[in-house]
Amino acid sequence: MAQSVPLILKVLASSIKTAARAGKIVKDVMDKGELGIVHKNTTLPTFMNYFFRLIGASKNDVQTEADRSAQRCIITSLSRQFPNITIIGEEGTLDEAEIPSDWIVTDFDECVLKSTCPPKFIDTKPEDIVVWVDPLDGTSEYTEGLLDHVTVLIGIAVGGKSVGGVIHQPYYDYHTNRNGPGKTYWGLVGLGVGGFTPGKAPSDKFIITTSRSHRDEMVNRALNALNPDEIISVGGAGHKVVVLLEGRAHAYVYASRGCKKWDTCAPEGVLEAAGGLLTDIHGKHYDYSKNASFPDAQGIFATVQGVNHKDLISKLPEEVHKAFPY
Ligand SMILES: Nc1ncnc2c1ncn2[C@@H]1O[C@H](COP(=O)(O)O)[C@@H](O)[C@H]1OP(=O)(O)O
Ligand SMILES: [Mg+2]
Repeated sequence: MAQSVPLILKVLASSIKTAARAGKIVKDVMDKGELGIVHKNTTLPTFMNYFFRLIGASKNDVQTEADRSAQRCIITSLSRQFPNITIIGEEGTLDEAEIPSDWIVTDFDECVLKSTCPPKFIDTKPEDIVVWVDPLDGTSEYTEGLLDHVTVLIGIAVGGKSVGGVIHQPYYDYHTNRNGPGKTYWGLVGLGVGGFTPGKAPSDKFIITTSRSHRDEMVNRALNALNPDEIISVGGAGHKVVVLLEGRAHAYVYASRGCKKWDTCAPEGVLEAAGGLLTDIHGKHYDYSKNASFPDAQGIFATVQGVNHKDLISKLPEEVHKAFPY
């Protein structure tokens, strides 16, 4: 690879290949049938579970062997290629000492490497970059067999702002092609998107996508106020942004606290590279710098290109805004 390729393009090009490898690991674990499910917070004392519920985290936050193995693949691959960038994974610190050699990805997406780097990223340094990894978004859907809701997410933040990333859907189209390669949606703000052709949402009706499994009173109040013609309830933050990218909905609205930075960094970057917006429910971008807190504590509000994000947010009732203070 030419030495002159800007770092941001190398990180994106490597992330595209790595996400696909991680997606294959996710499928291999399922095919083997030994999911190794653990409940992440059940070992905590009762008061800690109460605290987690208050901040919106579920006491039944599950992790499988697929989450662990996919994260080991991604973090080891990216940290060997880019030892000086910061990488934060949902599953915390895992043993990377003895991972199979074929989990270590060393190749790059050639199309991205050959692209013209957006001028503002030409001099991006390793210390400016934070990569947020969700090795398996939609874990509960994965355990329930709703496989197309599952995505592998690698988000790239520069200077605390999500600017791009990769959403890989390992089970894309699996009903017709179970052993297919899946689908990879990537993007970089200023460069554009790749791996898919953005769809255009219908002009004759207004469609919102939202959570399938984490619906509460505030989520419902927000949805009622926006009065959509149709609601698409699916699992996973990555999957919901895929629904937007494919033109199947106009907005993703989630007035709740459960998502974390690794759930939204890649979806935000890819959606914004496609001309959309992903913010909190007040319209503010999240901070993805290395010391940022993990929870998306002010919910999620995302819109596709052509929808007036600010106008739509202004339709949320005051009580919904007040429920998510900074
Ligand atoms: N209350 C919650 N507890 C744990 N994870 C949550 C919660 N709400 C959302 N998430 C995470 O955000 C993603 C999107 O949520 P939803 O499907 O409800 O819209 C989920 O797939 C899950 O990510 P993960 O599967 O990686 O743990
Ligand atoms: Mg997730």
